[in-house]
Amino acid sequence: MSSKPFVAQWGILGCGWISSEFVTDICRSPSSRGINDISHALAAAGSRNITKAQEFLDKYCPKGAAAQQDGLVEFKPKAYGSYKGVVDDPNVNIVYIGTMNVCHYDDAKLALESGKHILLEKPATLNAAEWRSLVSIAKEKNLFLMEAVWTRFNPVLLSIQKSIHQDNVIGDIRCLYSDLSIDALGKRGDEDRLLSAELAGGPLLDLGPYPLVWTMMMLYRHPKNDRTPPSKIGSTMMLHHTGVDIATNFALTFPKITAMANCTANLLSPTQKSQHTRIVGTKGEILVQGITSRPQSYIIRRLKDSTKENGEYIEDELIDMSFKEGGLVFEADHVAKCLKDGLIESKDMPWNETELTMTIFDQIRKEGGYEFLPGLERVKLD
Ligand SMILES: NC(=O)C1=CN([C@@H]2O[C@H](COP(=O)(O)OP(=O)(O)OC[C@H]3O[C@@H](n4cnc5c(N)ncnc54)[C@H](OP(=O)(O)O)[C@@H]3O)[C@@H](O)[C@H]2O)C=CC1
Ligand SMILES: O=C1OC[C@@H](O)[C@H](O)[C@H]1O
Repeated sequence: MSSKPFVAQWGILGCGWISSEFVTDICRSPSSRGINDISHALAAAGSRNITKAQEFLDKYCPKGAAAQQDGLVEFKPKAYGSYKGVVDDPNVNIVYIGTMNVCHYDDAKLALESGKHILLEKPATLNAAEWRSLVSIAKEKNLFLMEAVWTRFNPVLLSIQKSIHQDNVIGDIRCLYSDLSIDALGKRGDEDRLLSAELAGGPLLDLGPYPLVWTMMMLYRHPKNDRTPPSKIGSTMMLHHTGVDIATNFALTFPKITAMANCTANLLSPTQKSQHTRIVGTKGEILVQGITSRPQSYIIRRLKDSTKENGEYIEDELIDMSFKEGGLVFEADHVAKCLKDGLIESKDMPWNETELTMTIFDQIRKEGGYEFLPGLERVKLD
C-alpha cells in the first residue's frame, strides 16, 4: 500500500530569473522522475513589489506546484509584496532564497528567525563568517539550512562521480580543468549584477562556485582524499573598474591523491560547451558537455596503453543522459527528503563544505584585492 508523499511547502523570496526556473521545475510531477515519497507545493512568493509577485505566480505557477496539481494539499500559492509576508505565512515550511548575493545573509536570517527551513542560492553568503553565523542560528533553532548548489544533485555529475570513484574508469585522477565563463564584458552595463560592486558581483562569486563543485565532488570527495581540504590555493585575479573581479583563475592541490584542480571563471569569454570540464586520470579522461552548472552528457576516452606517455586513445564512448527537467528540481527533491527525514543538514551539501567554499573564495579575494564595499558584509571576517 502506498502512503501519502511528504510535501515540501515552499515560499519563494525574490521573483527574479532563478526563482522562476526553480518554481517551473517544482511544478513537474515527481512521479515523472520515479519519485513517489515526496512532492512539492508552492505556498507563497514574495517580491519587493506585490504586482511583480502576482505576475510571477500567474506566469510560472498558475495551478500551483506538483502537490497542488495532484490534489495533495488544499492551499493555493499566495503573492506577497514583502519577504516578511512569505516567512510569516503558516503554509510555508521551507524558504527558497533567490535574491541577490548581497541580500542572502539578511534574507536567510529573516527566514530562520521566523522558524523556517532554508534553501539558499549560491554563493551562500559574502564570506565564511556570515555563513558560520547562519549555521549557528540554524542549529540553535533546529532548522534545515543548505546552500543551493544544484549541480551536486545533477544525475550526469553523479554518474561521472561513480565512474571515477567506484568503477575506476579513468584510473587514478590526476588533473581537473573546469571553466564557467560568460562573454559579458562590453555587453552588460556596470549596473548589472555580474559587474556591480553594490551587488557584490564578479565571476568568482557568481560563476566560480561551479568549477569548484566539480573540484569538490571529484577530488575533495574522492574516497582516497577522505575529504581533506586542498593543501594550497593559488589564484590570479583581474579587477574591473567597478572593483569586482572580471576574471579569476584558481588552482587547488590535493597531495593525498596527487591531483590538482585548475578552475577558471571570467566575464571575457564564453565557456566551451563541448568540453567545459576535463578530468584526466592515469587510464584516460572524461570530457563533460553541456553547461558547467547543468551537464547533459560526457565522453569517456580510454588510453590504449596507459604505460605510455602521450598515448593514443580507444574510440570515444559518449554517455548521453540529457534530461527534460530544468535541473533545479533534483536539489529540491533532495531537500524535501531531508525535511521528511527530520534532518537539519544535508549529507550531500553539508555546512562544512559551504564553509570551505566560502573560505576558499575569501582567500582568493584577499589575494586578488577584491574588497566588498563598506557595509555589505553583515558579519566581518576576523
Ligand atoms: N543556481 C543557479 O543556477 C543560479 C543561481 N543564481 C543566484 O541567484 C541569485 C539571483 O540571481 P538572478 O535570479 O539571476 O537575479 P535576478 O536579478 O533575476 O533576480 C534577483 C532578485 O533579487 C531580488 N532583489 C532583492 N534585493 C534586490 C536589489 N537590491 N536589487 C535587485 N534585486 C534585488 C529581486 O526580487 P524582487 O524584485 O522580486 O524583490 C530580484 O528579482 C544570485 O545570488 C545568483 O548567484 C543566479 C542564476 C543561476
Ligand atoms: O549560477 C549561475 O549560473 C548560470 C549563470 O548564467 C549565472 O550568472 C549564475 O548566477
